[in-house]
Amino acid sequence: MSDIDITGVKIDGLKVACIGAGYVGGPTMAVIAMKCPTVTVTVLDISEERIAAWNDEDLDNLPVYEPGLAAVVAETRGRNLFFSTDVEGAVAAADIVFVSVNTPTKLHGVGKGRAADVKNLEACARTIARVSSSNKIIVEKSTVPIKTAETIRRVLEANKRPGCEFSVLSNPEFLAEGTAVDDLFEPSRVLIGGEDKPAGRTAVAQLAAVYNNWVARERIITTNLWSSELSKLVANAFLAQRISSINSISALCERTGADVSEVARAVGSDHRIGPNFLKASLGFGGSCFQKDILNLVYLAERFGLPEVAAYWEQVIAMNEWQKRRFAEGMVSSMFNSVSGKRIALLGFAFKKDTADVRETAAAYVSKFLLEERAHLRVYDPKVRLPAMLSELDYTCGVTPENCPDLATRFVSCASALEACDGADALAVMTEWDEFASIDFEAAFAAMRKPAFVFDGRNVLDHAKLRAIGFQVYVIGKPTSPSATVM
Ligand SMILES: NC(=O)c1ccc[n+]([C@@H]2O[C@H](COP(=O)([O-])OP(=O)(O)OC[C@H]3O[C@@H](n4cnc5c(N)ncnc54)[C@H](O)[C@@H]3O)[C@@H](O)[C@H]2O)c1
Ligand SMILES: O=c1ccn([C@@H]2O[C@H](COP(=O)(O)OP(=O)(O)O[C@H]3O[C@H](CO)[C@@H](O)[C@H](O)[C@H]3O)[C@@H](O)[C@H]2O)c(=O)[nH]1
Repeated sequence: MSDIDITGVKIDGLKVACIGAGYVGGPTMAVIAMKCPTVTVTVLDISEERIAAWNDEDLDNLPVYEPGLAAVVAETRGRNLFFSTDVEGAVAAADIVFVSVNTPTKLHGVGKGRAADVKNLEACARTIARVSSSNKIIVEKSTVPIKTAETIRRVLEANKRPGCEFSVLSNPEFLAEGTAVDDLFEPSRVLIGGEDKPAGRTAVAQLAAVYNNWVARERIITTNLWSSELSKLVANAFLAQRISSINSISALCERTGADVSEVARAVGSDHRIGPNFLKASLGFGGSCFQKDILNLVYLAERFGLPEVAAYWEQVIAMNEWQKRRFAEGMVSSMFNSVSGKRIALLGFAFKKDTADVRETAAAYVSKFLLEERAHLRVYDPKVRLPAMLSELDYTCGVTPENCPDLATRFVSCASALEACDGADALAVMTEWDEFASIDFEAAFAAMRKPAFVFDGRNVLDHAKLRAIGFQVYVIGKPTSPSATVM
């Protein structure tokens, strides 16, 4: 499928619909609308609240926080970008329908805890078949198990109106949160998978022509459907594997006096290895890595490859261990008890420049410390208390019912200094840039002594903190001589 010719393929006047107005659907479609002003793009969702937020006049209220996104929406919304709950109407009118719905890990039944649930995609396929009276290209944008395009194709075929033809494409999204707009403006590659038949090749060419409005042709990779679906899972597995690899080495560094940043630099300078995704941390989070690797593990098992499954499962096991190791290290450093102690958690988002808290390591650490009876005071520049509590409940099972005094032991603060007031320790959960410029002298003065710093992101000036008087512990770095080994 590498020889798709897109010369002369027109996109003017195309109508694009996208089902799913989330972290992917919203930004992706906004950028398509910006880069292709002659294409009309309608983003759809069943959630009225989400659509209302996308339509909010105040761009600070968009449902997704991404640097640069508000400007893109400001330029396009109402021109050729629309947000609506009229799924049926917009799909019926569209030439191309993207499906960008959530595909969470199954919580019940066959494949529970591992397989991705594609019920939302199936529901979309049924809707598309029911309301369509013209031919359409259906684009699988969600991350899915390999062979999902076949499921969609069969549901469409079984339910379509006579004379209506559909081509199903796979076009996985590789944007990372916090850099979504830049990633969409300049993607490393766009991947399009299709059927190697005339209609499939025509559909691939049509979608490639849309992207080619701003992405160079050589960056648009065309493959068969299954390579495309699988490549998305594999890309995430490889990225997460690098983090688990460096995190495993961070533990060895702490025991030996090596410094994980120096090791990462030395190793990553080899051009065959490369420097990216080698930052040791308290563990990766986000809605994708764990879900997609578990999905890969499940697929390997289902296809009778237990060794392959075990290999990739270890990436998750190492991440779980790293989160636990960090939390346990905090408790053991603070004289084996944090009961009744105040701990300032700086950051709650799973990474900087996003308000997303899905699978954030901060929630795991919070649960651990709450079980140890600590009092947590949390500050995140973008995440509000309800989102923190909802993630604590959804992913970690911490609720007011099973966690005594949750309302008083898990408090959100308006600033880092407020969180540090009277605290025994501060711990960096998220690498927000602003944490480097906290007034640490003031924080130290306001904290109980000895005052501890646990840097789970390796972003603070540790020499300066030690000079102020803090006991400093950093992932993957030797501890100060006066401190116990983490
Ligand atoms: N978040 C990311 O950074 C990212 C990046 C690349 C790929 N992905 C993948 O993209 C997909 C979407 O992820 P997301 O983070 O945007 O999810 P999300 O939860 O933010 O958004 C999904 C939206 O789909 C809507 N939806 C679900 N079923 C629907 C239906 N039947 N009709 C109409 N709307 C429906 C939901 O209401 C929700 O608003 C997932 O498969 C994910 O793995 C995510
Ligand atoms: O060197 C690193 C790099 C990242 N992280 C952590 O890893 C997690 C994931 O980060 P990142 O990959 O930057 O963000 P995501 O938005 O989850 O993006 C990933 O998942 C998306 C959803 O599938 C893909 O589209 C992206 O390509 C892929 O990078 C975060 O907790 C980061 O803090 C580290 O700990 N060390």
